[in-house]
Amino acid sequence: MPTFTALTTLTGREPAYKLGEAMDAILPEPTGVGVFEMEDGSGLWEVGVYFEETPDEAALAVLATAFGAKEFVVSEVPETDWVAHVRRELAPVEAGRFFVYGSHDADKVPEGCEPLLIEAAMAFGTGHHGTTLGCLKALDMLATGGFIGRRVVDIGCGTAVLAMGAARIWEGTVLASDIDEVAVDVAQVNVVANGLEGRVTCVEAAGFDHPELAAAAPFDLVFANILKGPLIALSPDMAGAMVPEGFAILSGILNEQADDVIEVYAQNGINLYHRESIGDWTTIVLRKMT
Ligand SMILES: C[S@@+](CC[C@H](N)C(=O)[O-])C[C@H]1O[C@@H](n2cnc3c(N)ncnc32)[C@H](O)[C@@H]1O
Repeated sequence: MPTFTALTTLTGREPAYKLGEAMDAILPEPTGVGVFEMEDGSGLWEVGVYFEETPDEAALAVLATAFGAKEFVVSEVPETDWVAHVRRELAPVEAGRFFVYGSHDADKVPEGCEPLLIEAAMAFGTGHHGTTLGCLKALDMLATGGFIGRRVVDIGCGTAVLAMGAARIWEGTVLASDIDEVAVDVAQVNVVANGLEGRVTCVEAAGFDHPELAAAAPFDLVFANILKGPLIALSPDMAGAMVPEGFAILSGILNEQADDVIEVYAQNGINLYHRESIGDWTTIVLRKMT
C-alpha cells in the first residue's frame, strides 16, 4: 500500500479535515489517513495518507502544502489489519475494581474484579488513556465510599466503558450518549458483548439534548469525559440535570485547565470533591450542593 508520510504541527483530527479540503486535487483518491503524536517530545505529529496506487507528483505537492510539511516520504507499507494489530497490542487495564480487556485476553480476567470487555474499534475508551482511567478510578472511589448511582448518564460515552462500569456495580439503568453515531454503534456492540442489554441504553445526542435524557433526569451521577470547552458549555445544563448531592465525574481536562473548569462549575453550584491527575490529564469529581 503506497503511503505518504510527513511530520506536521497539525494535531488531532485537523489532518483529516485538511485532507478533506485538499481531496479534489489528489489523484488517485486516498483510502485513509492516520495521525500519531511523536513520542520524542517535539510536539510534532506524524501523518500517514494511504493509497491503493502511487500518487502523482501534483498530489504529493498538494498533500505537503495541506499538512504544512517541508519533507515527506512515499513508501510501501504492507497490508495490515490494523484493528487486529491494535487488539493484539492493547494490554488489559486495571482501574480499581475494574478490569478492561479485549476478547484476546479473556483468559486473564482475575477473580473478583468487575470485567469490562472492550474490543478495539472506531471509538475512544479502551481504558488506556489517563482520562478514561481517571474516570474509572473515580467511579471505584465513589462506590467504595458507599455511594449508589440509581440513575446514571455517560455523556460522550465512546465505547461506553464508563456507562458499563456503572451498570456492573449498581442496579439502576444507565444512559450512554455520544455526538458521534459511529461511537454509539460501537457502544451498542460493547453493551451486548458484556451482557448488559436492557441495562445500558445508547443514544446519539449532543450534551443533554435528547428526549430520553430529559425523561431520565435528574441523575445521581453524570460522567462527561469530553474536552474543557464542551465541559464548560455544558455546565448550566449539568446543574439542571443533577439531583442535589449528586456527583459528576468529569475528564478530558489538561492539568493546567482543571482550575478553570472547577471554577465555572462552582459558579453553577457544583463543587470540587476530589481530583486526580494521570499524566497530562486531570479527572475531577464534583458534588452538587443541596
Ligand atoms: C474522550 S472520548 C471519551 C470516551 C469514554 N467516555 C471514555 O471515558 O473513554 C469523548 C467522546 O465524547 C464525544 N463528545 C464530544 N463532545 C460531545 C458532546 N457535546 N456531547 C456528546 N458527546 C460528545 C466524542 O464523540 C467522544 O466519543
